[in-house]
Amino acid sequence: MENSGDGQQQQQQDLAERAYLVQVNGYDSLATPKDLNLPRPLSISDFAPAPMHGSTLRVAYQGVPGAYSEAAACKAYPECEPVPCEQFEAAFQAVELWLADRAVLPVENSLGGSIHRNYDLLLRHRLHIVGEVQLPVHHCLLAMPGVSKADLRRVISHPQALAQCEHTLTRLGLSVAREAVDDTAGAAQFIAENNLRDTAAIASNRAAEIYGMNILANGIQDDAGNVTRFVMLAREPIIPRVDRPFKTSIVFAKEEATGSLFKVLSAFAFRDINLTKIESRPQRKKPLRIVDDNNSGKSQYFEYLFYIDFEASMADKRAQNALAELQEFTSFLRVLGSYPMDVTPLVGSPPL
Ligand SMILES: O=C(O)C(=O)Cc1ccccc1
Repeated sequence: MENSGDGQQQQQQDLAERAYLVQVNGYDSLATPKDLNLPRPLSISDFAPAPMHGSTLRVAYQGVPGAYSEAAACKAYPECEPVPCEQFEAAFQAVELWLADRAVLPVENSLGGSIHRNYDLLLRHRLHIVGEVQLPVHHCLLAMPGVSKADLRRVISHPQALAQCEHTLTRLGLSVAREAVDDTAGAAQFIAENNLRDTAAIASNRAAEIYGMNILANGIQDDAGNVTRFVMLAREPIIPRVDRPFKTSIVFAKEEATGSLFKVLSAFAFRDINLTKIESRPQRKKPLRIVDDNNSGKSQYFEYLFYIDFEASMADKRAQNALAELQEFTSFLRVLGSYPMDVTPLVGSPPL
């Protein structure tokens, strides 16, 4: 990103705050969302007692309509009612308070790797991963009708979208300020509501449709195979099965003893269980508040946390034995979920 210096940082913060205010205050003076009858994003302050709702599955996501997380929710549950939320925290709480049935959370990207903040959220809450979705992400550069690339002084989007398009933007001659906001579609909405004619958003072509914007450039991600992996969260785990490919996600802190990580990995290797992800995260300086089964939290210090995804169901004896063995070499171990793998082919998926 090209932002540097206090002035630009302040500008960026102002922008983020304005975008937030526009959302919090509703759409009183702004025609677009009201006309389109879009749902207002939930915020934490909305959480009064949960109303009853019908049988449609309600899926909470962070962002506004047109966000990639909304597309992920609809890929996982085509008949669902997506529920926009201002923050991830609000999406988690929506499920915990029965306002929604599922939350959708982006956890890793083919270019940038794991989204650690979102993994932290998984530990701070007691929701279970019940599914995953891999979504090819096709970014567009959106501006108000009549605005050309030469008019642009600024490009705004979710930090991941900005990072994923950095080289292409430069190649398009757009060496203008980049500014981060909470979600891609929120960036488009902000520009449309304020009729900003010097600012473009990186967002989906669905966001262009919803907010009445023009697509100045299509497919601007640096990596043509740009894929984001989302997980679906629920209050209760699903019953693991062995009649279809399952994945299990765990997080653990290893014992201090020499060789304990090797022993952890061998527990999987000896049982021929394939790992699809292993990642360590230094945690030394920051205590982590972990919520247990009774939803009571306590702060704990760990040197490192390790995240592993492996290709087996918790109904599979091999996985059960591997985890039983792991307990000997770990000071903390949590199964985040055991869920069906997304095996849909990525090639040929329609662009978002
Ligand atoms: O901002 C969005 O639309 C999201 O859903 C988060 C995101 C941002 C960039 C790539 C994938 C997901």
